[in-house]
Amino acid sequence: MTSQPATTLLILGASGDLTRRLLLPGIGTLLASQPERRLQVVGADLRELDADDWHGRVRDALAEGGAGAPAADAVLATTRYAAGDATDDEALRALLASIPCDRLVIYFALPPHVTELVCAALERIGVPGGTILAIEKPFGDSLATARELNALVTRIVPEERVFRIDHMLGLHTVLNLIGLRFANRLMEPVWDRDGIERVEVLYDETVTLEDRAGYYDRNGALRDMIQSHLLQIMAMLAMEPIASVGERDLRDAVGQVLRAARVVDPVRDSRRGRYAAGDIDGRAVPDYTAEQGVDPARGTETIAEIEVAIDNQRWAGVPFVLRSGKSLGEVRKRAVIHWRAPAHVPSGMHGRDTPDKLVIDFKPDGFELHLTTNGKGDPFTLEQTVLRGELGGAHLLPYGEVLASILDGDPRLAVRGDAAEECWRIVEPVLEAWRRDDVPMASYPAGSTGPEGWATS
Ligand SMILES: O=C1O[C@H](COP(=O)(O)O)[C@@H](O)[C@H](O)[C@H]1O
Repeated sequence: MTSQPATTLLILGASGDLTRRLLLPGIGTLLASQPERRLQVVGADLRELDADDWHGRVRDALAEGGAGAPAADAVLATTRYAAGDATDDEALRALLASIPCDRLVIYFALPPHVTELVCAALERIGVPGGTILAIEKPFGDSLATARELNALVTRIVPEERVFRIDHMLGLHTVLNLIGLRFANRLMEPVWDRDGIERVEVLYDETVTLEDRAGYYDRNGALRDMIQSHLLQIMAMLAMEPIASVGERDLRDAVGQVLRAARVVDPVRDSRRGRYAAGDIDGRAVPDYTAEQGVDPARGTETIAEIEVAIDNQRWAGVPFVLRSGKSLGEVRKRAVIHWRAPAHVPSGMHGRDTPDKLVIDFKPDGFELHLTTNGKGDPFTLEQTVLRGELGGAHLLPYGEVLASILDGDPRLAVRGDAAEECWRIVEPVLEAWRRDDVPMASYPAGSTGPEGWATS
């Protein structure tokens, strides 16, 4: 690491919420565990920020991430903020010229349409050799715009230097799916349609809008969580065995699953809902449409669920249910693998009524294997035993992990262009059905388990 050349991280959209809440603390967590990294952080945005304000933001976020001196001091000594319009060729050229560095990472913490405008300007003016483009989600806002953006960015730099950010790929529990599945004799032989009945990927959050109405109200749960993160997690759960964890093997396997995935009947296989006034842990939450910054006419959903079919030999007939919602009563960020019932339980054994399952908790990390065993007392009754464990320890926050891979130029934790397009292809029929109002908008009180009748694991 010490031999690594200094890198400049140019953050476009630096005055925004994502930079403050996730990106800068991610740098903090990275420097906390790898203080030898040499990093200059330049923030840029339309909004005017004075130097003290920017320094304060960077200082607080580095501390929040756990960076200590001298690593934090080194960043604070060189960081600066530039106000300007990065969609304007001359302003962007001047900004790039003011950053003499060995390696440049341009981080787009911007909405997709602004990212596209900045990329168009970069194509016209050019970027220094070796530049990496790191692009926040959503990557485009439809299949068509994702295709256009892919074509545009790969005219600026080659695909291996385009990092489409998905911080779930930095979650060590998600990465651990590779070890869990492929480094054990136990799992893989039953990891298919013969062993598994149904798979759920759930991302239930208690958080509400967190002052992000400007972003969230335009996107909703399907675009915000399922189109990006949950489909990536699904691909890690469903991919074929890989020969290596090399970039090509890993991302080819992800792409292969996504290409085989579809929502068979978008009306039957999707659900949406929106929270109404309620209470979460004693905190009163208003109806979503009464939240500041929300436009009720948009009809944005705050919970979404889709059932995905993977049309290949391993998974034919096994539903993958992906669901995510906000303002729920309980945090559940997990994958649940429901095993099939055994072909035959010895006659004379009784009492078994719960199917076996494997629960993989992404946050907080852990797993539970629910197994049927002989019960207490009468030795021929059956009951469930739960084996619990952790899936290795994270040493970085997911954003730190993702940033480390960007700074190292290792695209394994980033979404490849074809995968980004496939994810849009999978959800677009659902978005169309919802636009036509073919799927009703359910309601659920904030703090509840979700709309009535929605299955939960
Ligand atoms: O990308 C996003 O992720 C968060 C959930 O991720 P976590 O790391 O906080 O568990 C979600 O709240 C947010 O709406 C979404 O944009």
